[in-house]
Amino acid sequence: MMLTLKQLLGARRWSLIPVPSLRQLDQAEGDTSPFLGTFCCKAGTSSKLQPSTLLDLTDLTLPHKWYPSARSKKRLIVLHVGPTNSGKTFKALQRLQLCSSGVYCGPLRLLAWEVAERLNKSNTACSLITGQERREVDGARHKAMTVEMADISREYECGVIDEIQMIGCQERGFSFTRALLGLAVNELHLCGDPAVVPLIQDIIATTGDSLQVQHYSRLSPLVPLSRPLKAYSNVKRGDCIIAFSRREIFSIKKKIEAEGKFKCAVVYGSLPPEARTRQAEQFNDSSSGYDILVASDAIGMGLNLNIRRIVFSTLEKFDGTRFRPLDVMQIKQIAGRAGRYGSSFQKGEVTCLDLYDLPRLHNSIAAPSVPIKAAGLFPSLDQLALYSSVHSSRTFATILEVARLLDEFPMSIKDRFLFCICPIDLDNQVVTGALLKFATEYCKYGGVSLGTSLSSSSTQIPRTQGALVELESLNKVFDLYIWLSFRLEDAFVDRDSAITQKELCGILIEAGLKMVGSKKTKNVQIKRQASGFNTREKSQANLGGFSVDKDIGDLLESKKNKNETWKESCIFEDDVESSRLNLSIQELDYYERKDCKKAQGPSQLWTPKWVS
Ligand SMILES: Nc1ncnc2c1ncn2[C@@H]1O[C@H](COP(=O)(O)OP(=O)(O)OP(=O)(O)O)[C@@H](O)[C@H]1O
Repeated sequence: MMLTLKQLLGARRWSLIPVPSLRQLDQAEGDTSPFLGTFCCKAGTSSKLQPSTLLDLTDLTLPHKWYPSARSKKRLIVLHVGPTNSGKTFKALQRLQLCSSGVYCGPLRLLAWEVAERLNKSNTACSLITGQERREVDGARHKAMTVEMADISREYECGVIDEIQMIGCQERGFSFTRALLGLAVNELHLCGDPAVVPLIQDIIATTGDSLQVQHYSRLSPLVPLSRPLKAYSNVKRGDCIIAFSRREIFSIKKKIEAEGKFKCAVVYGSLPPEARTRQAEQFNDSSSGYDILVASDAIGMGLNLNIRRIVFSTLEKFDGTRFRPLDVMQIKQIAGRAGRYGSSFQKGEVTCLDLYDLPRLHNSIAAPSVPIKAAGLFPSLDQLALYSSVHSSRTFATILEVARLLDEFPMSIKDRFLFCICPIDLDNQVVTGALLKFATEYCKYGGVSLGTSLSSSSTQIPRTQGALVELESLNKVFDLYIWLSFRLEDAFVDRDSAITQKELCGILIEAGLKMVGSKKTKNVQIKRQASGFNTREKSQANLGGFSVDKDIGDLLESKKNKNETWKESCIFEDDVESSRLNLSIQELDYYERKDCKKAQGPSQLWTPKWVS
């Protein structure tokens, strides 16, 4: 979930999800979520929270207030910025080591592992905590972890967040934001690209912490070569070939090893962490016989590998939907792995496999960083639980169930979250089917028109309970469509039509409520009973297969003037019996204005194919 600067710091409205009516929380009592329970215990308060505190903790537009422990401190934030291989992390880690307790948060398991190794070797006991493993070291007051595991539950003297520019990452940025806002430390060191400076300055202005910015320059040169590699037979010891799929990585490894000169280590994201670590170690160990590394961008951040030359096999990466060019930051990050200060190679080189890619590589290396404008943001599980607790119709279990249903759909986090909190009755197969249909079309075509999602068929006043249930389901489907259309306006474009259909559906349901269980009806008509609506003439209009008598009475006009509830009586007539239906005057006006003029009018409801 991306929060723009304006949203975070200015308007403070999180427009991407419906912020709950948080004022409802005034009535909330007790430990409504584990998060709040923990907070109450820590704060030494009773189990009942002050409404104002509760509001702050759950206000999705005030993310810095989600972390009361961190906010109780006035932290010193030191932002170390510079190009790759400029010693930013080195400096921050030096400080971490000197402090009595500390936490390192990095974007990769390998980085956390590297830091834990380094601290333990220099007699600073350090535990390693990642999503996949916990290596507790006896008596350790330091921890190295992946940023997703950042420990915001305890106080530390010092914290380090590495590669802080990833705060702008669509998928993982929210974990960096959480660590930045939530680490309860006296001093916090952030290491990253200069592109992040304005954003961090703005965010820290909201927390009340103090900020120092320290700039760095590269410690050893990085030279973009004027010649491409051309063929894998030209690789040399210390080369690292970059590719972006597992299949491609192994294909390159095979080609290189087929020459019989070198053995290749491989590192890629989906490789189990232990295997990744061993491969990196083998490549770094000059006596291992693994002289070439074939790797994905999993090596792109922070890792200190013994690389002489980076060779991009391509400058495009498949993002799950299509091939996208690597951005400047990605190219710089990956290229920056060559010639690390203190490694076997005092100068780094970078090139491409093909001549075609070379100009873009050179331009990217020379390009200045583009400022990062937005930080990732996502509510915690506890906040989601609390959110659902104030929306009785939307339990947390339901959100998880919808998430499970949508698991296979290739959606962004933002879209997935929206679909998860949409109003849906999971017990209703028609509505669930509609949700899946909408999600399918949304993912496939980027747009969902009512026409293509739903088939057209004439609909009559339901005369059986089964027909009524079907219509109620249809009503919910339109509800769902309308809800989504307000949030994904560019994709759900048939909102007006859905509103019309939903209203007609409502009329039919109301009519059906009168009919179901009574005598059978045929050729039903809606007729306005009252007379004297003097602004309109008596006329017939086609309304969903009914005819509407528009003879409106003075009585209604006077009611309207008195601002009373605009209800009028309408008569459903058929050749067997009449029955009454309350219909708002606005509803009738609406159909007169919008639909009865249309050639076809709303004489048909779209009915989902799966209803019939
Ligand atoms: N003052 C120093 N003395 C000895 N070695 C250093 C010093 N500064 C940095 N190094 C070494 O240089 C290499 C690069 O440093 P570091 O990882 O801190 O750079 P960085 O700017 O954080 O790079 P990146 O942005 O790519 O992560 C590391 O191997 C580090 O140990």
